[in-house]
Amino acid sequence: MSTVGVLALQGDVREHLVALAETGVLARPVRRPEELDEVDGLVLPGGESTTIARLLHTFDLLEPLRTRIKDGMPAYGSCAGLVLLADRVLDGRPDQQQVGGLDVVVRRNAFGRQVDSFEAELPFEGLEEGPVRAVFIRAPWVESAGDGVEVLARAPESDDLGPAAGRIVAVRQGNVLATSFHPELTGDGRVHRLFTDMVRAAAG
Ligand SMILES: NC(=O)CC[C@H](N)C(=O)O
Repeated sequence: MSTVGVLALQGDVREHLVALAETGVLARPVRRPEELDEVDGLVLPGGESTTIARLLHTFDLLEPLRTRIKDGMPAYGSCAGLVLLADRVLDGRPDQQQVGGLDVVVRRNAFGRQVDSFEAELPFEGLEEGPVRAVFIRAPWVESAGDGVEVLARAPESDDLGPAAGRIVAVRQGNVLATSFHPELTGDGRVHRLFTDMVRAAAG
C-alpha cells in the first residue's frame, strides 16, 4: 500500500489526512526529515505560506523536500501549498524561501483582494462526473505558467470576480499537482484520488 504524507507544520492537516485515507492509501503527518523519507508522496496543505516556509527551514525539511520533489516524488499543494511549490511568488515576503518545483508565477492572496472567500463549480481537466466544487479562502492564483505546465482548471468567467475571472487555479507539471482551492473541505474525493493515482503510478 502507498504511504502518503501531509506536511504537518501548520494548516489544515487533519482534513487532508482524512481525504487521503478515503482513497485507500496510508496517510500520515510529516514533521521531520525521517518521516519525509518514509512517504511515497506528500501533500502541502492550506494555511499560511509564510509561516510554513519559516517552519520548513526551522525543521530542516526545506532542502530534503526540494530534493525529493526534484527526484520525482509526487507532491500536491493546496492554496498555501500552491504558493510554496511555485518557482516564483508575487506579493510574498521578500525573504520567503520557496520549495519550488512548479514552473509558475503565483500571486498570493490574489482572490482576497476581490473577495475573501467564495465557492464555485469548476470544470476540471481529466476529472469525470461533472465539475468540482471549489472553496477559495484568501487564495492565490497562477499569474503565468511555463510551457511544461498543464492548466487543469480556471476561475469562472464571472463579472463579480473582476480581474480574478478566468484565472488559472489548478495545474500539473509532471509529479507536481496544485490547486488554489481546498478540495479537502468539500467531501469530493476526486482531486485527492487523482493525486494518489499519481503516487501509485510513480511507485510502479
Ligand atoms: N487558505 C490558504 O491556504 C490561504 C493561503 C494564504 N493566503 C497564503 O498565502 O499563505
